[in-house]
Amino acid sequence: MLELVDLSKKFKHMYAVKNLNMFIEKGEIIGLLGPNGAGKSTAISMLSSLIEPTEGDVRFHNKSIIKNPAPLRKIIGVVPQEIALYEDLTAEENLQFFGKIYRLKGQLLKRKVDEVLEQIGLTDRRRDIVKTFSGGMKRRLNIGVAMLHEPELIIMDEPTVGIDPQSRNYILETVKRLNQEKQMTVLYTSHYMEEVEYLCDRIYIMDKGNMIASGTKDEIKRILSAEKTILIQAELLNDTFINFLHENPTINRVIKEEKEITIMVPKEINIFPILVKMAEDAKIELNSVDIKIPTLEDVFLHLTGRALRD
Ligand SMILES: Nc1ncnc2c1ncn2[C@@H]1O[C@H](COP(=O)(O)OP(=O)(O)OP(=O)(O)O)[C@@H](O)[C@H]1O
Repeated sequence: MLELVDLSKKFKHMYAVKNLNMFIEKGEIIGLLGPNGAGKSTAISMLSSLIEPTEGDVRFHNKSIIKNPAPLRKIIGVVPQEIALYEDLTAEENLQFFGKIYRLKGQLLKRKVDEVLEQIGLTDRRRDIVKTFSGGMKRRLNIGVAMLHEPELIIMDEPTVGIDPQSRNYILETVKRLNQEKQMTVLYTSHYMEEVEYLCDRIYIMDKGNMIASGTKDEIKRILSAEKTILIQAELLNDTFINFLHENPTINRVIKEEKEITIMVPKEINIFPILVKMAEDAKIELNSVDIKIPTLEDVFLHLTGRALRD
């Protein structure tokens, strides 16, 4: 349906996106995962024809949209990261206003507004002005605006940033429902790996403008098949113990957080007795040593040596 081919965008001297290749098939939920500044918003702006790429192409049904974006624009809905609503209008008035921009009118507009309010769970607040809404409710309405003209493809740019857990769950469930019931194709960007893990069929992971991994969840996790991730928890972690970990040649990565350390070791290594000896020598007490089932976060750690979250 939609394909990005060697897509790049340069701002002044810096590439925000470099040689991006991606495809989206009808009916999929695609996750675009990456930390802040990875280039996700820039990629989305190019694929929805809001900005022109410096190099490369965006193809919709095999035709470039760079010179002729109209066919894509007709079927696309974009939920921007920033809330774009009129604060002094009610939820219903906002939807009516944006519906008219999509050239909906009369009974059809009324029906669509009712339907969207139901889908985003704001029917009982339809006559309240947006100013009185919580952050989560505003985000839901923002999504509702993009759904009015029943887009075939909806693009959501970090739709759950900074909202309460209840609204977040509501948004995730709405995305799932729209995909299942209306066969809406979704491109969902996030830096919350658990959201992408829950929602998406296929995933692309970006970092610093580059695509660093892509595939189904299982395919991506298979990147880690040669390694296991081990979580060490201890009361008083000290530098001696951390240095032992860093110096041990069988340990591939050491990531230290406040009260725990994650290490990655080759699958075949039995690291447990080594850790016990290290703890003894460093005079610390281990609380637990657990093998973790790999998550997308671990894949990101493996590929970049950094955590996905800030
Ligand atoms: N208009 C612009 N002019 C100059 N630099 C830009 C512009 N837009 C984005 N950038 C830079 O490009 C890089 C990628 O930004 P982008 O917003 O695409 O990342 P992101 O993955 O969407 O992150 P976030 O979640 O923080 O929005 C960043 O370093 C950003 O500062």
